[in-house]
Amino acid sequence: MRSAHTVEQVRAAETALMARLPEGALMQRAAAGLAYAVLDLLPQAYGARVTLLVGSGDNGGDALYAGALLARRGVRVSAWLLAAAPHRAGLEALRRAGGRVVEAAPSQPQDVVVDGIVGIGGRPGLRPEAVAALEVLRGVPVVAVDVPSGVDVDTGRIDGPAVRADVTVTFGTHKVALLADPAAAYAGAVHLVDIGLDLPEAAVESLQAADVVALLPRPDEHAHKYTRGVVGIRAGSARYPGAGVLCVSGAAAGLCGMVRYLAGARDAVVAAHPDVVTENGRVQAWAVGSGGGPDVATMLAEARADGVPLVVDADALGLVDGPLGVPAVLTPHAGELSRMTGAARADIEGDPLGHAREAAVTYDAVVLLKGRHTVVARPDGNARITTTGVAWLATAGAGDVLAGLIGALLAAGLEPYDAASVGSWLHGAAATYAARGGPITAPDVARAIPGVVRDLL
Ligand SMILES: NC(=O)C1=CN([C@@H]2O[C@H](COP(=O)(O)OP(=O)(O)OC[C@H]3O[C@@H](n4cnc5c(N)ncnc54)[C@H](OP(=O)(O)O)[C@@H]3O)[C@@H](O)[C@H]2O)[C@@H](O)CC1
Ligand SMILES: [K+]
Repeated sequence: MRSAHTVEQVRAAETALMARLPEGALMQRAAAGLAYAVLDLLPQAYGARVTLLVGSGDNGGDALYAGALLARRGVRVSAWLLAAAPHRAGLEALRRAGGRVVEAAPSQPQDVVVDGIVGIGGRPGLRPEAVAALEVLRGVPVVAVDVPSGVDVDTGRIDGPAVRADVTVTFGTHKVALLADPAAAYAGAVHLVDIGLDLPEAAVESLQAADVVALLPRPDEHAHKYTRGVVGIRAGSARYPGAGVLCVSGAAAGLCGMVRYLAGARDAVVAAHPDVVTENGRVQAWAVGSGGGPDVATMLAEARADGVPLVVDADALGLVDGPLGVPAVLTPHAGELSRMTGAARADIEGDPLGHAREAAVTYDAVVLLKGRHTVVARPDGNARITTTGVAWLATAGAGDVLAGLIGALLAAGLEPYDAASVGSWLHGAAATYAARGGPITAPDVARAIPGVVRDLL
């Protein structure tokens, strides 16, 4: 699991650890990890040129100490001080190691810029002198210290200018802004340096392959199709058969025992999936999705009446105006959530984590808000952020596949929070697997799911 802690949690853990360690030890650990990450980007240390952008706090201190380590390896390090009183001991260490202080951009081309402007103590946005310095150094690879300066660390919002990093070297734990968009898109590749913090459980996390393996339902030797779970699909219609076929393709990827299809695209569904049953009968979960046309209200009402867990997607989301009274996963994209809650789409895109959490409370359901980094939020405030996937996944019908897949995981017995986050992870991984760097369609994503599961297991 990749965990993201709040600034307050990091501060508390830092205080506790610092009380047991010699002064400056934590910063030395951080600086060493940072220096190694910078060295990784340099073809060779000797003669390379690195500029440090240094603010007034300990974030700048990390940059200065890392700069001292780099200077000892032969790197020509320039510290561009953006605050009147930078970290004193760090500055002294840099000077002793042969680094120099500059008041403008160095005239020679630089190999790396280290963003030590602000870290977890910063307010969102950048001051004009930082903006100007970044402008002069535009095009040089940026390594951000702890977080890209300017982002809102605890929410992932961007409320002004912010650093766009190629690599972020973060200390002790991930920060929320390193997982949650839009800020996460400013972080580049994130490298975590363990500095020994003892942290509480995190409210925001990101599943990794091993977590998905641990959560995946799999048949035991006595399994039969009913014990593995039956998922019912209500999506598609005579007019929109494709939505039904795609939703079933996600449900029939092998993660539950059987798929029942009860909507208006029966012939198309059976032609594409001869394994699907079209008689009414018991199911352990429903997915009510897109393409239902005028029948969507009946489809949702009938599924709800069964009292089993429910995935609500696409058109059916427009009918949700409060808690559904059954365990549910709602799967809107920003436009659909905007229509549900009345919040502006741009506001949702600017703070997907906050809006998903709020909607989870409003609807007393797990809310899966689709995006580059999909957010899965629970009413208690916990959230999982999906980091698998590729931009090619933004294709028609991909959401139908996801709704069916989550339905199958619910039918197999996963809790809604796990079903949604595991489904989202698999969906993203299947897209990456199918795409191999090129374009994909929704059926490609569904077809790739069993292969992803096989490789995981
Ligand atoms: N926690 C840990 O475990 C460890 C933490 N470590 C490191 O410490 C970092 C946190 O250091 P920190 O607390 O000194 O705060 P930090 O972010 O450097 O700067 C805050 C100062 O900047 C200013 N300022 C504010 N907003 C601004 C803006 N938008 N633009 C410009 N300036 C702005 C404001 O001062 P002002 O100028 O307003 O007087 C404020 O006082 C952390 O991220 C990590 O790198 C590691 O060394 C080891 C372990
Ligand atoms: K920074």
